[in-house]
Parts: sequence; C-alpha cells; structure tokens
Amino acid sequence: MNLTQTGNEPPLDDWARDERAIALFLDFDGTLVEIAPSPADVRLDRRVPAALDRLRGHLSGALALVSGRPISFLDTVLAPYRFDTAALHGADIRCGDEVLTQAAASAEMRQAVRDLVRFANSHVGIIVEDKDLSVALHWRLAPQVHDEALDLMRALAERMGPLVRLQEGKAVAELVPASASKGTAIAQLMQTAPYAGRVPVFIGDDVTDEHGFEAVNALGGLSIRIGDGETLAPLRLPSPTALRAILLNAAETGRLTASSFYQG
Ligand SMILES: O=P(O)(O)OC[C@H]1O[C@H](O[C@H]2O[C@H](CO)[C@@H](O)[C@H](O)[C@H]2O)[C@H](O)[C@@H](O)[C@@H]1O
Repeated sequence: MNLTQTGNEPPLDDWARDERAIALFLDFDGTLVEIAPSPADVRLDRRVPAALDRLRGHLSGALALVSGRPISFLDTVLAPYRFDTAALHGADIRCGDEVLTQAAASAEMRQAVRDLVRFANSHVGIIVEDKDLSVALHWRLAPQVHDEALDLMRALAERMGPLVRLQEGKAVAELVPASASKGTAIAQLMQTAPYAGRVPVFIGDDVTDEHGFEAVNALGGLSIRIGDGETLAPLRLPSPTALRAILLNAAETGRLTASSFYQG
C-alpha cells in the first residue's frame, strides 16, 4: 500500500471502505507531474490527459484541476482536453464554459512584475513567471538568493496592500489576489453542478494546497498529501508516480472512490 497516515486521524478504515461518489480535485505541479528545475521544464506523462478525460466521464464530470498555474498553461499541457480549473491558487475559476471567478488585473501587479524582472536580471538563475493576474518569483536554480528574493516579495506584498497576499511554495513566492485560495475555490465548486452532493477528494503536495485540505476536511471529504511536509491531510501518497498509477488504473476500470487510494 502506498498510503501512509499523517497523524491527523480520521477513521482510515472507513475511508478504505468508502464507495460514495466523489468529486476529484487535483493539484498540478508536484502532484500530476514531478517538480522540475523550472516551470517550463515539467513533463506530463502522455497517458494522463486522456486518462483524466475518461475519469471525468466516470465521475459524471466532477473532476477539476486546482492549481497555481494559469488556465491557459493547463489547457495547453492537457490538450486536446479542457478541464474545469481553479487556477492562480483559486483566483481564476472556470467551470464548463462559465467563468465563476476572475480577479481583476491591476496596475500594481504590472509594476511588481517590472520590479521583479529588474531583480532577476541582476541575479543568475532567478526566474519571474508572469501570470498576468499574479506573479511568481522562483529561486530553485539560485538557492543562495532565497533570503533576498523572499524579502523583496514581502516588501512588494506590503506595498501592494490588502488586495494581494504572499503565497509561499516550493522554492517560490507568489503575489496573488487576496480574495481567493484553493480552499475557497473548492468550496465554491462544491456548490456547483456536477460537484454538489459528492464527497470531495483533493490531492496536492505543497503549502498552497493546505488551504484546499482544510476546506475539504471541513466538508467531510478526503485530503491526500503527495510527498513529505507538515500537513492537514490525513493521508499521504509518496509521489506523483504513485498517484499516476492509481489514476491510470481507475481510468481503465471505470471505478474511482475514496477507497481506491488504498489500493495503489
Ligand atoms: O498549485 P500547483 O499546480 O502545484 O502550482 C504551484 C506552482 O507550481 C509551479 O512551481 C513549482 O513547480 C515548478 C516546476 O516543477 C518548479 O520549478 C518550482 O520550483 C515550483 O515552485 C509553477 O511554476 C507556479 O506557477 C505554481 O504556482
């Protein structure tokens, strides 16, 4: 069994037998793909998009991506399929053809991007990922710049005021609209067809996913953390590879419930 208990103790045996219809929420980086040296380097197993499409069918449409990436990026890597998506850590939500939530563009965010590009130009290995409504500063390739980069992001977040929050992640910090989180996004989708009435299952790997775990736990669902790190999720899978095996198998068998995550 791949799954381990994390110490947050719901009755695991109950989940292992739970066959209720689920709504599946999936993070992208570190969950569907392994973490790579830079945002552009990720490689998605070519079987995954079609498998997710089949799973979506098995779940009566209740499958969504919940990611820090922009919708445009996820649409591109998962083409030709288009999935319901809560992007930019919940600030931009598309369900079917409908935009449920979209943060406003701001001149302050544009100014922050310019300031970050100037910083990156003077520090080898620093990457600025401009996502239009948000921006990420990456130091995975320049770990020695960690403190300076984080200080700059904190200063920019303070300058931008309460409409923006700092989202820390794996060798990254991001300026994101303060109005949303992965938790609010999942809660919003859970009030919407085809998600409403199902048991939410959210799988992620990072601190940004903890907002989602908290929301799913409060809704009586199952949260699963990929990899190590402190977590509110009661259950853990060791790697994206382990998750991929479960999802590919479920796409084949046509069966995915909370109990499936005990059979990887
Ligand atoms: O919510 P997610 O789908 O997990 O997205 C979170 C951020 O992931 C990406 O950055 C992370 O993955 C990169 C590629 O593996 C890695 O190089 C970087 O160090 C990680 O922080 C992405 O680039 C961000 O936009 C997402 O917000």
